[in-house]
Amino acid sequence: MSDGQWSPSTGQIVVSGLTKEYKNVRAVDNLSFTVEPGRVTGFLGPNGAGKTTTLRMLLNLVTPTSGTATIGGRRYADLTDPLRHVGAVLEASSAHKGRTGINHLRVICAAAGLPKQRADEALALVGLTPAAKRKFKGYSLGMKQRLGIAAAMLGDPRVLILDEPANGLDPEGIRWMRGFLKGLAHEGRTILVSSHLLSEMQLLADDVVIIAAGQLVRQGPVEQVIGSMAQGQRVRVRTPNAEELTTALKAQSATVAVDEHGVLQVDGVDAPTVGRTALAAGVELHELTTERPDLERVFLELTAGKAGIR
Ligand SMILES: Nc1ncnc2c1ncn2[C@@H]1O[C@H](COP(=O)(O)OP(=O)(O)OP(=O)(O)O)[C@@H](O)[C@H]1O
Repeated sequence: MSDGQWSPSTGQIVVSGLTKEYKNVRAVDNLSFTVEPGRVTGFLGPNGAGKTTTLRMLLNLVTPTSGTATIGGRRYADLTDPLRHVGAVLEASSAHKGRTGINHLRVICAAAGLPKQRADEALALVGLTPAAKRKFKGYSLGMKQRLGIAAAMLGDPRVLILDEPANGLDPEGIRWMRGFLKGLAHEGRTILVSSHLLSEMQLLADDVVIIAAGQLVRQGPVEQVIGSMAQGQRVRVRTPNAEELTTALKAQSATVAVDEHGVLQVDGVDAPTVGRTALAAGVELHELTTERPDLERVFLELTAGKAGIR
């Protein structure tokens, strides 16, 4: 993993004032954030937020209108032997349909000047050894995703960049991916993953970078981002006397909404206050639970009004 080319900030990704303007849309708008080694960073944003464009600029596949993106202190275009430094999977792997999985990887090794045995090692790394000699056209979507990751790992890169890697994976595949990426981060590698699956991101990511309409909305450790929301805990209440309790809670300055199952969602007061208010009003309770905000709720609040097709 080392050839002396890396700066002390090895493996850190720095995006600074990055902007990409297309004819009709500013896909990425003065975006700045950092991604640290040894951590999994989730890159989140509504559809059309500019995630793919940002990742493509990082990998020199799209030229920025202005700003810079560096990996280990260098632009991707300035890396010699980039496959040894940065692995990327931008969309479900494509390969020659008639080629076997192992041959697909061997062809990449040959083109990149990597030893042939890296193909076997990378295939083993993603658990595809049993399917090594099967043709790509017979691979399931999950196997194709794994093969794409194997290809990205051929150069034993310090930095791994993945665009929606969980797309099309079954629950077992998603669990495997989570363990695999966490393991790579544990080895000190930098893992940047874009995803729509917020509950999965909450399990996988150490840090998140949230963007909307091309701009940074929030960045930081997952727990900190969740904890930073103005609205803290929400209390969930089931009662046969919803109207009475709602009136009593509103008198305490609580905000009360009712979900599709008739459960009250109470913000602004804690569970003991709800319990006391119910007791004082003579209201029967069937459930009283405190819900911690999760990444999905925080994401929706942070990106409200900034989502949508541009
Ligand atoms: N080559 C292009 N030419 C013109 N507009 C583009 C081009 N690529 C992206 N865009 C526009 O830039 C904006 C950001 O797109 P991008 O694909 O980066 O978003 P995204 O966050 O990856 O979205 P999604 O989650 O839907 O994949 C969108 O409005 C998109 O239509």
